[in-house]
Amino acid sequence: MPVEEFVAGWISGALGLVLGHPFDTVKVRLQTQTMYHGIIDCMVKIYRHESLLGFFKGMSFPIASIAVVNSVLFGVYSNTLLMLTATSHQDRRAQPPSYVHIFMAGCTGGFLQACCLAPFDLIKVRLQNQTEPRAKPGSPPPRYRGPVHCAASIFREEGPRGLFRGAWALMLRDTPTLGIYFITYEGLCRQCTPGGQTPSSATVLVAGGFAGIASWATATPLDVVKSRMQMDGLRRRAYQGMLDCIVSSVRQEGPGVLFRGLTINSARAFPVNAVTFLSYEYLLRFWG
Ligand SMILES: CN(C)C(=N)NCCC[C@H](N)C(=O)O
Repeated sequence: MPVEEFVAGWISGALGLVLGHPFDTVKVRLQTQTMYHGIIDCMVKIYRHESLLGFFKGMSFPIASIAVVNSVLFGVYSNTLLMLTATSHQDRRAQPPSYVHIFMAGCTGGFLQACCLAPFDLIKVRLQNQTEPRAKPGSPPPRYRGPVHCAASIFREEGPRGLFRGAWALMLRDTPTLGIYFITYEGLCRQCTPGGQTPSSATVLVAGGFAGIASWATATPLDVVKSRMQMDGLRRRAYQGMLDCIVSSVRQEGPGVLFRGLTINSARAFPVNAVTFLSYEYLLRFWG
């Protein structure tokens, strides 16, 4: 099993993550809190109350876990394609796999990455939602003092299953949308590259960026449900399950609630995934 894809997936994911985390914080707040009136209002309030550091809340765990999560995504995707088509990453330009195979490999990678991502994503979302400024002497401390304290508190207060709150919504979000992610990337690379040749850097950037937008646009409704399920249980249980979360959110806030965060998510997805795919391709060419 080629391991380069796993390592390339890890490094490229970490680069994308640092670039996109501030946008991700704004998206999570818009999806789960009602105190913000749009993207700009949310950014201004975070900056005023929590300083620039507020945008980077909850980033340490994703940085630590991206090694597992993104290397599972890209490694499983590439190795599933290898099993389905018997072509390695280097041979795939000359013998392009079918879109059905790309979709199946993307869904497999998406499903397995979601299994690894679930507890890390939960902790990220809980920390991103803490609106307290940095602890000052005399001010009440935030509920969670950091990622490890957050994990330990969830384990103690909500039980081991609490660490997997929202995991079903996450798996349903990531399985088909990662199929869409890789199909969009491969499709655009093929459209813009003469047969058999390697795509240029500009093509990889644009195809990666649009792959991010296409996958996140389709993922947004389940992303909203996932974030709300993850915040549920913090004080009291508001939802009985995923369906109940969808029905009560739509009843209380209208159908538009399922698209909350779409604009900021798409704006975040382009640069993050352009950088992710460019560094992934370069690393594989460098090692190949
Ligand atoms: C729609 N979904 C779940 C994805 N496209 N996932 C792939 C993640 C890529 C990158 N780390 C990001 O956060 O955009």
